[in-house]
Amino acid sequence: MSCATLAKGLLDLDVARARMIAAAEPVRGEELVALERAVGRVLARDVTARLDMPGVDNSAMDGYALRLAELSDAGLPVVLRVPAGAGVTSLPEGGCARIFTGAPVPEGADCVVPQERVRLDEAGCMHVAGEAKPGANIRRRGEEYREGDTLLTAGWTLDSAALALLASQGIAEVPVLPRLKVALISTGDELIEPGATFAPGLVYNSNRVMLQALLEQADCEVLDLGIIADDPDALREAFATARDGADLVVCTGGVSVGEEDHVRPVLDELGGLWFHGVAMKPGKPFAFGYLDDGSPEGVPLLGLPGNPVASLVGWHLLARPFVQGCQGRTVGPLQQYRVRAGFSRRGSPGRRELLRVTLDWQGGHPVALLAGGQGSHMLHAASQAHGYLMMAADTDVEEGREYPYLPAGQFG
Ligand SMILES: Nc1nc2c(c(=O)[nH]1)N[C@H]1C(S)=C(S)[C@@H](COP(=O)(O)OP(=O)(O)OC[C@H]3O[C@@H](n4cnc5c(N)ncnc54)[C@H](O)[C@@H]3O)O[C@H]1N2
Ligand code: MOO
Repeated sequence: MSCATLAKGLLDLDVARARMIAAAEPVRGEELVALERAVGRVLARDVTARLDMPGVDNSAMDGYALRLAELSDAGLPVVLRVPAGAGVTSLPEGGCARIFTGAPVPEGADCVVPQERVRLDEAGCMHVAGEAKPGANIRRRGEEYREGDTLLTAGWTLDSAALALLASQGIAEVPVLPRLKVALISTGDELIEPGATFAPGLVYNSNRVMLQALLEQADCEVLDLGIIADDPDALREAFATARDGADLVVCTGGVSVGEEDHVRPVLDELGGLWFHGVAMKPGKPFAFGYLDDGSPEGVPLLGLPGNPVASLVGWHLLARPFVQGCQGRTVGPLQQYRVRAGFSRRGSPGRRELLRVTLDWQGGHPVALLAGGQGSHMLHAASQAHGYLMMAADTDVEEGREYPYLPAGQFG
């Protein structure tokens, strides 16, 4: 999208995202964590292999290990038995070895034949049905990687496969970056917590639990400062507490332009605003700055809009990549593919729109359908959506045409 089509004063979404990713400073330090507690953590240093993998030539099948050159119509007597866990042995000349999957292939053997392709005669000699090839069914020492090879690089997110890889090397503890401490602030005089008695005009605080869940899913430690009134002094105090106790501050609400919206002026006063307003719908009044001296040495503050879906979309597209960068993770581009729209709709003037859609696969190809009402206060559609249809500014959705689709799965 060209900047010329943007609504006045708003930053292009790609530019805002790139700025945030560039600004993210990885948290410093490292801690040693047992593998059992390391899922989701970020590797602090490269990990190299301690051992060749596999460590020895071993059998890929339950069967018989032999020297091909010795195979004849007379068969080979079974002179050795090698279960998994046995040490490396040597194959006596003129005989073969009964062997099991994973067991070290005895020195001298150059082929393993699976037991399904073998016949044993009354004398206990082994006969092979069909062809046997040199090296067949032997997993060679170091064929996957060698001692000293880099297995995982710093910044890697430790998932189940990465943890298994480390375990397979005998590694019990892993150096990871410290968890990012994030202070969470909800602003708004109208807010009450779920469980409190409702009265008309009050609003249940849904952003708090949503952002807490998103932060925890992102492996952050959350310092929840609760609801702060729409009052500059209360906000100053909360920002000071957040700045002293956290690596990063996420707040929601009060970030727009009304005189009840204090986040932006207070941020300006206590630090510095880097940008405010992104050409996206929902999520427009997103604010980014630093508490302290306004430099990246200060504590970053992400101001998400109060409207719940604006807050969610702002998290997915802008806040999350910044948090990932601060966690030392590599932030990839948005994953998207083109999907046909199953509806028509007027485009959003001056702002890229992220429509909450479901995918219908009934015809064998995905068709995007609106997940429900698209207001930025409408959580139901957001709760049903499979992803976003990303519409360029000023562009109508035409039923049957294809548009970029961002699957929700990429947002964690
Ligand atoms: N004159 C203008 N008004 C508004 C503009 C604008 O450009 N000019 N932008 C609109 C857009 S777009 C959005 S998005 C909202 C965002 O405003 P704020 O971030 O200042 O949010 P609030 O005014 O505090 O609240 C908006 C809305 O969301 C509800 N809310 C707030 N916090 C929560 C929460 N924690 N949980 C659930 N719901 C929450 C709040 O009650 C309001 O209904 O501004 C538009 N206005
Ligand atoms: O950006 Mo606001 O989210 O349009 O409602």
